[in-house]
Amino acid sequence: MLIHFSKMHGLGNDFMVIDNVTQNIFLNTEQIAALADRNRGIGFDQLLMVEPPYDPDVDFHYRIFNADGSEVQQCGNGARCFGRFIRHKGLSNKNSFRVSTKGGVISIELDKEGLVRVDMGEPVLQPQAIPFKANKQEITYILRAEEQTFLCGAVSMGNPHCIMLVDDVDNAPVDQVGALLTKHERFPEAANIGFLQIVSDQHARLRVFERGVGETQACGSGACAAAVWGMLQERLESPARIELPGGTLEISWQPGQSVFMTGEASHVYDGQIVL
Ligand SMILES: N[C@H](CCC[C@H](N)C(=O)O)C(=O)O
Repeated sequence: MLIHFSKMHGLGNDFMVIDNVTQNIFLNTEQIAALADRNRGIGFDQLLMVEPPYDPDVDFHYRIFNADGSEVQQCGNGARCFGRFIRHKGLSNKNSFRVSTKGGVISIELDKEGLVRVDMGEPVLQPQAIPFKANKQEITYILRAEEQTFLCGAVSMGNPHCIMLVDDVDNAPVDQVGALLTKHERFPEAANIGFLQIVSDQHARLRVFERGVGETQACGSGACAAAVWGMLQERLESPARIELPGGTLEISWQPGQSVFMTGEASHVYDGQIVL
């Protein structure tokens, strides 16, 4: 099977992007994990598949697979690259697209300065819908693991996020605590673990241990979830600059409305591989 693909990244969160509108590629979990391998495969955090729409009022369908092969509901950095890819491949000459994902419909807009703005939909805070085990909805929950106690927020952007405050992201125990909490039994579908340092009322720093990957250089849905949690606690105001190791995203949100994420999307190369 010959696969044409593009290698892209959103602030260093990197992707293999496959046009499954003009191709008809099926990859199983093992094949995706092998392609994700940075020594023996293409190497990526997520595989993104562009598919024809299943619904007349969207332009495309968007499937997302983590490096471990698991299919997930949302990928914010991937959405910006998805929009850039559509134009790069000439799959549409529009500048804005409605795209369905497992986690709901998002809107992607390419702006004149080369940035990409995504309407990520409304954040989900109701525990059962995240999903997160809790007796009632709170802004902050107490999680216990291995004799440690963590104060965390739980927010879904279509995919589940657990966020905690830290004094200094550079010294946050991302690998150790991320690995401990990503599969916490209160997150039945696992979770992305965000470590958030508030710098000012419109600026924060964030590192994310991603479900199915580990720490990435940036996590778009994680930046959205962390910004929402910061705004709910009135520690952040909208719009907020969320600074990740790979770069900065602008996140805007008002309660009851969609979260908007604006940032770069980069094309690295086009390639092909025979499986
Ligand atoms: N690891 C995430 C999917 C990718 C999210 C991230 N790359 C983004 O930019 O939102 C999950 O399992 O929910």
